[in-house]
Amino acid sequence: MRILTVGAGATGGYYGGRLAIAGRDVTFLVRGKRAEQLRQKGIEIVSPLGNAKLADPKLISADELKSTVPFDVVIISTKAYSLEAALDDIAPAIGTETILLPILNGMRHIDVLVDRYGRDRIVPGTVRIVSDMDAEGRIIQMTKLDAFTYGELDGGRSPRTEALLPIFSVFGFTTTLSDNVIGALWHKWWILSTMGAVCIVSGGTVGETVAQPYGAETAEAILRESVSIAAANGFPVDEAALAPHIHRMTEPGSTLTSSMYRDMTKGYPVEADHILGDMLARAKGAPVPLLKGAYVRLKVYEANRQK
Ligand SMILES: NC(=O)C1=CN([C@@H]2O[C@H](COP(=O)(O)OP(=O)(O)OC[C@H]3O[C@@H](n4cnc5c(N)ncnc54)[C@H](OP(=O)(O)O)[C@@H]3O)[C@@H](O)[C@H]2O)C=CC1
Ligand SMILES: CC(C)(CO)C(=O)C(=O)O
Repeated sequence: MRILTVGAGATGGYYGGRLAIAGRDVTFLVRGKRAEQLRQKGIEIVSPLGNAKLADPKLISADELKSTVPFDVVIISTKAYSLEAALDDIAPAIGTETILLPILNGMRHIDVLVDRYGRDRIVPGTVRIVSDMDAEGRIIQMTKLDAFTYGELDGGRSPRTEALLPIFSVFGFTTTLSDNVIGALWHKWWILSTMGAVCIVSGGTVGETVAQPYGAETAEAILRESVSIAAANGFPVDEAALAPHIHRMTEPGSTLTSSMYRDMTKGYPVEADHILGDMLARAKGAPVPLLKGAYVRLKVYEANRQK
């Protein structure tokens, strides 16, 4: 089975890299500086689960894709703001049977993909990992979280998703074939929106936030706002299931941050509209002032970046 991973960054490099290291037939669509880094150093993963290296990953450029045969699976791991351009680049790699498996956070990309390719082609995925790239292009996995979940857009199982399970079962991540992948995307989304908003509103880690007066109650209030939007969209979370998340978001000393917050502190672009803007657009009247505040903060940051 030929797999194309679009992007070899913090997530694509991790999951695609683990698959390739396990001997799966993975090609990485890369460009510019990233292509050069990978040619010179290969894919390097620094991980609490065990470091790993692939000296000679299969790389392809958008131009070279034009003369290749379609791939069986295309894992899309760009940031949301790069998606449209990436979809133009990968058009030649998509045949009538190609499965498109995006692992972006949020939900709007699913609509974009469905509009472009139709519902049947999309097998959504979601990953729970905290990873980043360092200055040398090494992929740094910062915690032991490693989940990779995928499934049919309309739920249930299918021969094609079953066939992917052994392919995706490799050392370095925990794979789940979900009967309710949209539920899994929502679950990940409210966790991420919470984490993003907490760090963005406070300007610090979870531990730094809760060390201040009102910090813990603000973090919990943000969590409850995110969950209220998930509930308004048909994905409620009961109090028992919420308890460990409240604990995590209010844990003294926690160094937890979201990738959106880390990107903002580095001056990089952020997925403001994709993660928080789209979440707010689906609020259906739920009162969510703290999430709105975090979104405004991100939009001001974006506007200032343009100056
Ligand atoms: N990092 C994390 O911990 C997690 C991230 N996510 C989500 O996963 C998604 C990806 O994030 P992440 O992996 O962190 O992002 P990164 O920025 O680390 O990686 C994205 C990669 O996509 C590449 N890319 C973009 N457009 C193209 C293109 N047209 N052709 C080839 N490569 C391209 C970029 O390459 P270039 O250098 O050329 O721009 C970059 O290397 C986001 O939606 C994020 O929210 C989900 C869970 C955890
Ligand atoms: C940071 C984030 C959102 C990364 O997946 C996480 O910690 C989780 O999914 O629980």
